Amino acid sequence: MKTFFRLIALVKPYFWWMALAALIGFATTGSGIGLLMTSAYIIAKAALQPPMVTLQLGIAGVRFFGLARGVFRYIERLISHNITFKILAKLRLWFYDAIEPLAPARLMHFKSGDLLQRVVDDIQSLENIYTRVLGPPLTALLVAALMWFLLGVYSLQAALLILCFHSLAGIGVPLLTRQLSRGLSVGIMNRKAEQQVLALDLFQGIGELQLYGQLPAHLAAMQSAESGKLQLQRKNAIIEGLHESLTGLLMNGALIAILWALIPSISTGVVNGISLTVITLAVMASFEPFLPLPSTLKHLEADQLAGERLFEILDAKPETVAPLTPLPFPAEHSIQVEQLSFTYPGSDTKALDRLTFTVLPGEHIAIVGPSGAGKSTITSLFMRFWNSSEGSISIGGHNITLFDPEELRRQIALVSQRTYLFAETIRENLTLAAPDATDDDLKKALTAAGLSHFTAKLDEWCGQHGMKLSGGERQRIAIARVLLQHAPIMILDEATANLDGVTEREVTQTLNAISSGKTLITITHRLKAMEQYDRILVLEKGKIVEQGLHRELMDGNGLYRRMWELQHVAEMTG
Ligand SMILES: Nc1ncnc2c1ncn2[C@@H]1O[C@H](COP(=O)(O)OP(=O)(O)OP(=O)(O)O)[C@@H](O)[C@H]1O
Repeated sequence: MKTFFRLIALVKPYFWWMALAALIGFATTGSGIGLLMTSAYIIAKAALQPPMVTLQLGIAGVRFFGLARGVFRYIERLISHNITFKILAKLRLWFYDAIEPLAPARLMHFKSGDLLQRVVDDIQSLENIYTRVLGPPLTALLVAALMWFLLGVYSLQAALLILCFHSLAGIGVPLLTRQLSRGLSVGIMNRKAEQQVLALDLFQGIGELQLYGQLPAHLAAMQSAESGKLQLQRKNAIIEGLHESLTGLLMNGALIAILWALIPSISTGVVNGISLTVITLAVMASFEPFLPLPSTLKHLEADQLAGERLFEILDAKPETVAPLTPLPFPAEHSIQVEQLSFTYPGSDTKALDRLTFTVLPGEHIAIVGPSGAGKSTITSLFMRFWNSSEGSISIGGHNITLFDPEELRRQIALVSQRTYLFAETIRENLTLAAPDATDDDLKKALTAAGLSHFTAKLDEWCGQHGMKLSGGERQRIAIARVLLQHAPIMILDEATANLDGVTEREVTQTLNAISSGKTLITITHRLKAMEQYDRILVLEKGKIVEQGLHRELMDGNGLYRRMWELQHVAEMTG
């Protein structure tokens, strides 16, 4: 129930619009009932062959209710769709706002297909919270109250009978169908989530699946998820048919009961034949708003689940929050890392263990070490994707937690091993780093990054994940982004690791050119052109085990020299 009230709180700003839509929904159904009643009145009265003039009121009624029903239905749809789109927009923005600070630390537990389902299907299901969950019961209640009142004028017994039948149709049938379909909506939703995850894995990993002969097994898993979903949907359709039949049965039962209660009143003159005909059709029409009620409970169940899944994201505490009054980023940007330790949640070994080092403005340092030594963890802490458990990183003498994380990320340009390119144009992939950049700026950055042949292709599509570009070109786009960012500090985290020897050399040259005058931290496990660095820190199992210039480290007999010899012997023999 808590989730339901939180969802209601979300749509609270539209309360008056929803009340208006419910009222107009009631007017629509009321007009339908009025139309049937006045039609019945004309037919019954005409059978007695009265003078034409006595039918005029009925004819005017038919015209009025006939027109009113259409007009009210249109206005009601207009308002409820307007509410729905407003809710949808609000939910999407709210979800994106909530998800942004969670990346990447809090999102790594979610599969991307699952996140996709939350943003598409769950939100889509919540957009109907008014039209399918809140609106129908309100309309049904108003119509039922009108009928109780109408019948009460003739007979208390008839009013009580219709109250019983309405209660059965409005409460009994929905509860019964809910009981029968318990878990179905949740099951269908889970199957859909499973399908999304499998589909996304198929699109992204089709190469690997083919390579290892796992494509048939993956397709079979997708097929099984689909047939599982279909089975549940079939069951759902049968239950839906059942509730419609039950409501129809109750409507006919109500009709017989009301006739049974009112026919004796004809002899006493309380009800005449014409009124009885009118009442009969009104009773039938009054069941129309009860038809969607069983689905209301099902939608409520689905919305509760969708709400829980979305609140799970919303309630997750972001790893990094901006301070209330962030410090401006200092002009002097020497870096001081002091006793920095970090352990990933759920891990019992320290990824970083009491690191201490400084980087002066304009200095170029390299952090090297074997795989798993903790090199990339340093990048994550610098970018504040994670927060350190102990120790600190300071820039210009201020702990980086005092800066706005967004500003910090603007001031530290990062080129990592894998550059993500959006399935957009070259221009859009570049302006990500500088939304206000002119075409001239983009062309200059592309030329400096060694992509002068791309300057005429700003509007060219990069393909899914930048598939239309080579690995080297993708890294050069990342370099162009860094150039556009104009950040004083650069971190290159295995920026050339995925490139072939020739491209690696070319990209490294470009990187050297653009990093001149900037503070540079290069993270790598490949010891190439190490003479250029002012200092090299050697990391092993989260600790700095050696540091110095290339030649000093080569003079020693430590890990650095062993790594260097291993790599260069391997290269010579390879
Ligand atoms: N998200 C994570 N959750 C738990 N442990 C992690 C996570 N990311 C990294 N680790 C662990 O932390 C340690 C340091 O990882 P890190 O990625 O910083 O090493 P690295 O030196 O950059 O390695 P490589 O050169 O292979 O990229 C490793 O033992 C790794 O398994």
